[in-house]
Amino acid sequence: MSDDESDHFSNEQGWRMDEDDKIPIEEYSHTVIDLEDEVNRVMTEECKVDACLDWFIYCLKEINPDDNLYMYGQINFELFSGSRLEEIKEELRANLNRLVPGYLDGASDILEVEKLTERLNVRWRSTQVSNNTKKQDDVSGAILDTLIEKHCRRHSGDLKASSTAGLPEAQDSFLNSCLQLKTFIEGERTTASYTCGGCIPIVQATGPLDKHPRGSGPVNIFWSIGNSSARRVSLPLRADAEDASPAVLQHLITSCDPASFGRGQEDVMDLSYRKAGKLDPENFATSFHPATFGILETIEKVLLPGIGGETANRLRSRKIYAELYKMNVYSGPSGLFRSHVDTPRSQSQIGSLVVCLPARFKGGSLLVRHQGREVDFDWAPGSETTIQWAAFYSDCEHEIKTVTEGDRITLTYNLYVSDGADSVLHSIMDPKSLPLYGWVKDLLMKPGFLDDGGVLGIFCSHAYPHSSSSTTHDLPRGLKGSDVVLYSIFQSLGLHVQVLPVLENNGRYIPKDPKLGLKGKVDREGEIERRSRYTGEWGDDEYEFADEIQPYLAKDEPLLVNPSNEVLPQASSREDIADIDRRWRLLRMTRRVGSMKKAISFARSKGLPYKEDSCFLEEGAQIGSCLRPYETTEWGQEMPLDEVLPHVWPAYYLPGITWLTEPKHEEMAFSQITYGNQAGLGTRYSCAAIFAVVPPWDRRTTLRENNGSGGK
Ligand SMILES: O=C(O)CCC(=O)C(=O)O
Ligand SMILES: [Fe+2]
Repeated sequence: MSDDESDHFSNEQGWRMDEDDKIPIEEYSHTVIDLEDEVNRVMTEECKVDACLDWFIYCLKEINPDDNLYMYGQINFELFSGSRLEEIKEELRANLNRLVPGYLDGASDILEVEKLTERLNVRWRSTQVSNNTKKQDDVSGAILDTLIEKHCRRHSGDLKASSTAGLPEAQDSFLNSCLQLKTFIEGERTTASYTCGGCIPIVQATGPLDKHPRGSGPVNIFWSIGNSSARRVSLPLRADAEDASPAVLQHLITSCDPASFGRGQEDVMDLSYRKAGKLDPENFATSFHPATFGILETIEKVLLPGIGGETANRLRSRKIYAELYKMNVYSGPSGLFRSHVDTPRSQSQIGSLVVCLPARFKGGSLLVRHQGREVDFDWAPGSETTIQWAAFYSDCEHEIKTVTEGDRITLTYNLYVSDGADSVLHSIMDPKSLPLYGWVKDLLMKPGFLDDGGVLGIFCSHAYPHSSSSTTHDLPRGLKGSDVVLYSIFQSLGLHVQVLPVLENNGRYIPKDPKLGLKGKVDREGEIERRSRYTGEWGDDEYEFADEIQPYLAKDEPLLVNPSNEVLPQASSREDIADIDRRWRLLRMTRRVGSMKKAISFARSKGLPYKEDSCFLEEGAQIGSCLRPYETTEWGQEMPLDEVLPHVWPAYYLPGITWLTEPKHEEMAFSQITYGNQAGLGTRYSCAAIFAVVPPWDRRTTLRENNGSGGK
């Protein structure tokens, strides 16, 4: 389908009228609106029948798993016998009577109902439960159920559930929110995040690290000034330990020198600007090291992609390392450090890391600012029981509010980039420290944004080898920069999040959305698009309006609805097929009717009435059921792609996703070798995307209650 066709439907030329069918429009007995209702009714009925049959077939295969049951396009019922067959026939009858009353017309033996046995033979092939799909790898039920619900509401015309969704103001405000979110995400991409932070609880029982990956024992500091012998303090303070007494801590504090700060080229002392004590690293040592807790790896994931370009980072696999710079003590009632920007110590310094040791204090928030945004690290509440940390880029302005009580003891580190090996994300970062967090939370907490629930789709902004054999292992663990930021924000807000591949079709990944400025394609500058087309692309043009629909409109003849088969992977469990009510809705959502688009375009060009918000105008995207390695296949060379897909690259056709960004980094998903008239290799590409399920507004209470904490 060319760009133009997909936007403005074919005009009069697309309306091919045979001599026989030349009936003046005035004599039509049906409108395109009637037609749409009828197509809806027929499709729904067919999906219900098919879902009943799928379960029946599944049960048949359980009775006799032999492959020879199906021969010459027919099921040989003589090979089934016994009471179980009768049982499942009864179940089929009951299901059909419940879902499609009147369909069986009171037949005594349902297998004598011709229209039913015809469908049965058609469905036989599509009803298999794949045994190699692990359930947890599949597109999550949360994504599917949210979209199914949305789709059902649309085609049944039931927008009442969402009282405001149909109003123009509500649509505007939704669009505005999407635009803002998109702008934020794009901003996140260009600047990445400028700061991040987290905490490590103090655990008393120390042991091998793998037992306490997220906890630290008490932190020891050894110090010595001049020729005096070294002393030691252990934090947090504890009544039972001599080296953890308030007196020893006081000794450490009095050993500190007043801290100066850089103003221009000078080092100045101004207590109204900075009131703090400091120790230089030659005078102290500590048992704490940020690398032990994965802090540096987290900083690498979040801050490094914004430094020096992603390609440079990937090629040189750079790492961040930290150099201990000072120990600072800000004491109540007046310790503070007003707004300043740190002086970089060298070209390769990219930022600073501040680690707050476990000692009780009040006040003393660290505020970090960048391009008009601010993050508040309020460490006072956890000051006695946790080690808390924050890292930020060198160009961030920051300040420490007045410490009103106690002692705020921090270790500061200079952060440098260097070459290094690959690393793994430790989930010790606190998404709440990320600048985008508050905004997304506000968006979800107020009504007006996807009140009926929805699925957000955001293409990954970094390139991952998402179709390599280690793929499933690497994602989402290996997400970087704005991708890890978004993923962890959604996750910590309690949304279901999943990374899945999206398949292109002739270069198009998702529907165009001019309002959000989405073309739905990867920007391939200067590259000539030469993607091999092969038989059976998304079949919107397959059925001719004149042959199929015009007789209905003009002569009131029975309607022949010819939907393309659903794009759906084989069911991954028995329960999926057994749940008939969910399955028919799933079939309904994943089938398309190309001819309806033609009919609507015809109505539009002739000025006839049609439904402007018709669900048949809504396009979907093909979402792979899981991340999977690239493969070359010779399967079904002449078959339409949609039929080949379940076997080589199982995917769902999903309408209704709220896409926010453009596809960015393509990888080959699979190639199909074709012989036929022209031998060749057709390759389809995919892009990885992050999906977040937003529950309906009335079910967002849990999200409000846990207030975004919890993480997993
Ligand atoms: O101790 C802190 O929280 C940060 C100190 C600081 O900004 C600095 O040393 O430059
Ligand atoms: Fe600073």
